[in-house]
Amino acid sequence: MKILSAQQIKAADAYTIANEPISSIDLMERAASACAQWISAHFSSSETVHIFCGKGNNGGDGLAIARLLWEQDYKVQVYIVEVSLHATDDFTANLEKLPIQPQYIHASHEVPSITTGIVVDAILGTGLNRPVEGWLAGVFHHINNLQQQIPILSIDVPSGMMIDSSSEKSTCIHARYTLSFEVYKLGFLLPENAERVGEIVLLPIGLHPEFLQRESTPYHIVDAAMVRALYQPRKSFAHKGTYGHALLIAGSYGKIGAAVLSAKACLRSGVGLLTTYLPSCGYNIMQTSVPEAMCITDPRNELSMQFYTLVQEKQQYNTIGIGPGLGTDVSTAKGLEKLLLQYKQAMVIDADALNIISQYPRLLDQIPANSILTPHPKEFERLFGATSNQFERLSLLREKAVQYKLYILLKGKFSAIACPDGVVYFNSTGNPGMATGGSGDVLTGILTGLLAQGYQSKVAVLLGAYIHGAAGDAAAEQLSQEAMVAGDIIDFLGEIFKKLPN
Ligand SMILES: NC(=O)C1=CN([C@@H]2O[C@H](COP(=O)(O)OP(=O)(O)OC[C@H]3O[C@@H](n4cnc5c(N)ncnc54)[C@H](O)[C@@H]3O)[C@@H](O)[C@H]2O)[C@@H](O)CC1
Ligand SMILES: Nc1ncnc2c1ncn2[C@@H]1O[C@H](COP(=O)(O)OP(=O)(O)O)[C@@H](O)[C@H]1O
Ligand SMILES: [K+]
Repeated sequence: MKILSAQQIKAADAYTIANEPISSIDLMERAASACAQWISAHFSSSETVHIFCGKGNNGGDGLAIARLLWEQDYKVQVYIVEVSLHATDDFTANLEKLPIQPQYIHASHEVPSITTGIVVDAILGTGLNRPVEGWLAGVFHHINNLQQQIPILSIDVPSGMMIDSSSEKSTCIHARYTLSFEVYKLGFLLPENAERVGEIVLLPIGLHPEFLQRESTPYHIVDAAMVRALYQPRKSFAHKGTYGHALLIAGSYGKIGAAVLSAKACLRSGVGLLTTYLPSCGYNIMQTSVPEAMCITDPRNELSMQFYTLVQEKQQYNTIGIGPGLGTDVSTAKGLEKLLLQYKQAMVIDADALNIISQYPRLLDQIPANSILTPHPKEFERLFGATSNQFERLSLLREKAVQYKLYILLKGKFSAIACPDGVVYFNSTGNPGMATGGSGDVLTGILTGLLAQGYQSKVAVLLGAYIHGAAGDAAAEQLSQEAMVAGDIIDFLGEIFKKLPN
């Protein structure tokens, strides 16, 4: 699914109006009725609905929602917040059709104290062009300070939030739900807006499919339809050689669990053969807990230069996954450097392997093209430096993926996957139950397994991120977010693979 900028959404609007064709006021009516329907499906008509409207088209939506709910016997109060002198035509047309008398608000103290019902925020939408400050900021504070039991529903965008750039400094409505039209907005996907957006509900409003299809954007959402198209079912005459041989280099004394989790996830992702390369202390643990994996050990407790010779001698590996629980010992760093000089196929690099690369940045140039890096935000910062906000971090992510010809998956909710062509995909699966030690090791295993069995890097990273999150969602559904652990993600992979064939 494409993510459009404010400018593109405006163009989509205009294209729909011209080519469906539909009048602008009827398109607004369609958007408002989608919102009114959602509200009536979720809140009883005994609730009073307090609707705050600006004077742009977001406010116009609010007025139309007010009328539609009033017609369904909701008690409705409308407050027109005088954000500007100018009102749009569609706002004015809907004001004329409003069956009740609105109250006008010119100052923060004029906001009524609301003790029951629900609040609808239709003050500012995608037309926000500067930070909200002054008395309007006071109005927003007042609304945000309403008692917790009063849900705030923002229409299209929480008022005060920019969708294409950072608005950390703008005062913003904190919504419990954002009822947004047709497409995700970039700002919804970045952690800086998490407290503002609340739960996102996307409502289709019939924007012209031709426009959506032909418009290009660097930002996309990875959804179920996309991964179903990427998934390749196994061939009936396949043998274990068909699905590749992966080498997983992981673990150090006290962190063999990371290697075990990665190995299990790699095997449960369909790899043909897996060899793990571990420090000697990991041998018994791996052979006992993952008998399907072959095991080569380094004589030391840290992985050393030996993994250089290993790879040099045994080029049969289709890919290498390196990093989980690895440690950053100097001998390991030397080994990694030699590995990068020798091994030229796309690989998966995670955790301490990334930390080593941050310590020796010259190694960045040695990473094979199309490799997949999976930093969490701290590892990303160590690798590429700090940025002043998350939109800038996203630009840096794209820049580095292009510069080094890598797939870089920046982990978190809506993990951002930047590709060597500068396109960014945001993963839509996963939940806070996955914020638990080892979840990232599982991801590395999945990606290594997919890459080894022949998926191209781009497909492996999109498919892998999606099924990792989806298996986490299935685990949380069954066990709760609190009680699930990283190993449970592996246990639910099968359930997700079963749903992939078209
Ligand atoms: N295709 C779509 O997505 C559709 C969008 N519609 C609605 O139209 C909205 C966009 O409407 P508009 O472009 O009129 O924009 P807004 O409704 O966001 O209002 C913009 C107005 O607010 C003023 N303003 C901007 N920043 C301000 C600030 N910080 N303080 C005070 N005033 C400020 C501007 O000068 C302008 O007058 C969308 O968010 C959506 O709700 C729907 O009506 C129909 C279809
Ligand atoms: N709140 C969340 N929503 C969605 N996914 C999450 C959330 N928290 C963590 N995850 C996912 O879990 C994984 C955690 O990885 P990481 O931080 O490397 O953990 P570890 O180092 O413990 O293995 C990432 O893939 C991340 O996207
Ligand atoms: K709004």
